[in-house]
Parts: sequence; structure tokens; C-alpha cells
Amino acid sequence: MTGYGRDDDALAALTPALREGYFAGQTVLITGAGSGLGRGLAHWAARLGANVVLCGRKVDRLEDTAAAIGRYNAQVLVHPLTIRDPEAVQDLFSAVAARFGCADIVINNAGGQFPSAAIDIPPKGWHAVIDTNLGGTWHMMQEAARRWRDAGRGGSIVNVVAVTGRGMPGVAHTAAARAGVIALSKTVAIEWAPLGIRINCVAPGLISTTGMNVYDPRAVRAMTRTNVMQRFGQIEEIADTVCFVGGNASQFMTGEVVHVDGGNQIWGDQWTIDKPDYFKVDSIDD
Ligand SMILES: CCCCCCCCCCC/C=C/C(=O)SCCNC(=O)CCNC(=O)[C@H](O)C(C)(C)COP(=O)(O)OP(=O)(O)OC[C@H]1O[C@@H](n2cnc3c(N)ncnc32)[C@H](O)[C@@H]1OP(=O)(O)O
Ligand SMILES: NC(=O)C1=CN([C@@H]2O[C@H](COP(=O)(O)OP(=O)(O)OC[C@H]3O[C@@H](n4cnc5c(N)ncnc54)[C@H](OP(=O)(O)O)[C@@H]3O)[C@@H](O)[C@H]2O)C=CC1
Repeated sequence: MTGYGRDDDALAALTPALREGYFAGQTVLITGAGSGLGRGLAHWAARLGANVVLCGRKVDRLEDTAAAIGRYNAQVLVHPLTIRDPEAVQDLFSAVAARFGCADIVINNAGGQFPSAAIDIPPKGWHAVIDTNLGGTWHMMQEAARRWRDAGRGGSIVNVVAVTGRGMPGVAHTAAARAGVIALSKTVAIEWAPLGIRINCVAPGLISTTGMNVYDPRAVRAMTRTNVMQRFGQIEEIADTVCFVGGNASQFMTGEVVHVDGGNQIWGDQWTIDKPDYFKVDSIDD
């Protein structure tokens, strides 16, 4: 384990930007809550007064998050599933209904990818990334909306995506999936407005989480040079934004994509695999 991310004690020592009680009486569902940003979001939601639903595939990691946020005395439901299975997603929302009534805020944070030149991505790898990031997020969005519609009430969805605007060489599958989520979010922000449902996206730049451990450490160190601020973002910087966007402080926002990326959408290298000589400044003739 390298130094990426923040452990539970470090998260507990920080203070959310939003006021105490911001989520009081509300239920916040978080996917990918066993690690990284999702775990940070679980701390933030619990500290802001929410009932918290923790989802992901690995139950041990979810139980660990539940134990860690026990210090805030929140009501917590652990529900393992893969978001790629629409029936499992329906079961999740039934379990939430049985325990808390309805979720108020759904944070679709689960996802990931692997670095590969687009030309080399195998079909199985393509489908794994698309089915998780686009398909899984969609199953969660649609089921949340159906439950809110059937209950005659609204709700709020936050989709954690990525900075796709300039392309993402080295992770084309995730660029396609996340751009799909953004387009979907803008579309249903319109269709579901009459239902009182808001949908927004948060696009993190490179954030220091344990998720970085799956990448080559040298490459990840170099990635800190790829934004205007020349550093990693931190979990709390994303958690503050997601909680703002998910909760009532942003109630006049929908269909929005909030970039929290140190300026990476306007400047900085995008390469997540070795950059071809073609793009290197040294390759320019005098
Ligand atoms: C070298 C440059 C490093 C730069 C680092 C920065 C990257 C910036 C990207 C943009 C910013 C986003 C950052 C993040 O998201 S941080 C971390 C988030 N977490 C993860 O990405 C988790 C790790 N990823 C995964 O778990 C998987 O990629 C996946 C999401 C697909 C998991 O799905 P699943 O569990 O179903 O997949 P499998 O492991 O069973 O694999 C299915 C097939 O996918 C192909 N595959 C999977 N991993 C790799 C790999 N490392 N290399 C090549 N191919 C891979 C493969 O076909 C698998 O099938 P087989 O196992 O049968 O071969
Ligand atoms: N860190 C960064 O720099 C950036 C991250 N992001 C995105 O933010 C999100 C969180 O990333 P981060 O915390 O860094 O990385 P992590 O790898 O720590 O988090 C990904 C989480 O997704 C869960 N997950 C993956 N597949 C599924 C599935 N099929 N069903 C349910 N849960 C699943 C994993 O849990 P489990 O394995 O137990 O299922 C894990 O907890 C991801 O979507 C990521 O791509 C976007 C931009 C930048």
C-alpha cells in the first residue's frame, strides 16, 4: 500500500465544508462505498446527519466502512451488489425501502477502468468498463427514478464521472462510458424534472485515493503534473462538492457537470499511457 488516499482517522480529523445537520433526516445511498472516494463520501454523509446506505461488490470492505463511520452514530445499511445486474439493483432499492423508506440522494460513485491503448482493448475489457460505468450507473438512475415516481416524490442523483471534454487517451472505454453518463444525465434531467428529480454530475480530476494503487506508481506520480495546480486532488475536495450538489444547497441545479480537477479540463496532458513520440515537444524540428 502506497501513500495514496486518506485513512479513516485522517478523514475523521477533517471538517466538511457544509453545515452540521445538512443531511439530517435524509437517506444517502453511495455506491463504491468500500474504498476511496466512496468511503470518504460515507464519512461525509454520516457526519452531515444522513442515514447511509453502503454498496459495492465486496462485503468486507463495506462492513469496514460501516465500522469506521460508526463513530458518528449514523444509521447504516450495508448492501453488497454489482450494479451491473439490474435485478440486484431492484433488490437494493427494496432493501433501502424496507429499512429507511426511500433514498433521498443517490450517489453513483462505483466504477473504474484499466489503462490500455484503445486499439488493444479486448472485447471483454471493453464490456466490463462500459457495463460497469455506463450500464451500472444507468440501472441505478432508472431504478431510483422509478421508486421516486411510484412514491409520488422527487429525489437527487449525483453521478461521479471523469473529465472527458478533451478526450482521455489511454482510457477510451471509460471516456466513452463517462461521456455517455453525462449525456444521459442531461437528458433525464429534462425528462424527470416534472417528477421533481434532479440529476447532476461531478467530474473529478486526478484524486489521491487507493484506487491509484492499480496503476504504475511512476505514471501516477507524473499525472500530478497534468493540471494547473500541479497536485492531486483530495477526497474531501470531492466529498464537499458531491454533498453540495446532492443536497438542498444546490436545489436550483440540474443537468450540470461540476469539474473538480485543478483545471485539468483547460490545461494539462491527458495521457494515461506512454505518450507516443509524435506528441512529444522534442519531436518538433528546429
Ligand atoms: C499507466 C497510466 C496510469 C495513469 C493513472 C491515471 C488514470 C486516469 C484515468 C482517469 C481518471 C480516473 C481515475 C480512476 O478512476 S482511479 C481508480 C478507479 N478504480 C479502478 O479503476 C479500479 C480498477 N479497475 C478495475 O477493477 C477494472 O478495470 C474494471 C473496472 C473493468 C473491473 O471490472 P471486472 O471486475 O468485471 O473486470 P475483470 O477484472 O474481471 O476484467 C474483465 C476484463 O477486462 C480486461 N481487463 C481488466 N483489467 C485489465 C488490465 N489491467 N489490463 C488489461 N485488461 C484488463 C480483461 O479483458 C478482463 O478479462 P480477462 O481477465 O478474462 O482477461
Ligand atoms: N481517483 C480518481 O482520480 C478518479 C476517480 N474517478 C471515479 O471515481 C469513482 C471512485 O474512484 P476511486 O475511489 O478513486 O477508486 P476505487 O477503485 O477505490 O473505487 C471504485 C469503487 O467502485 C466499486 N465497484 C466497482 N465495480 C463495481 C460494481 N460492478 N458494482 C458495485 N461496485 C463496484 C468498487 O468496490 P468493489 O470492488 O467492492 O465492488 C470500489 O469501491 C470511480 O468511478 C472512479 O473511476 C473519476 C475520476 C478520477
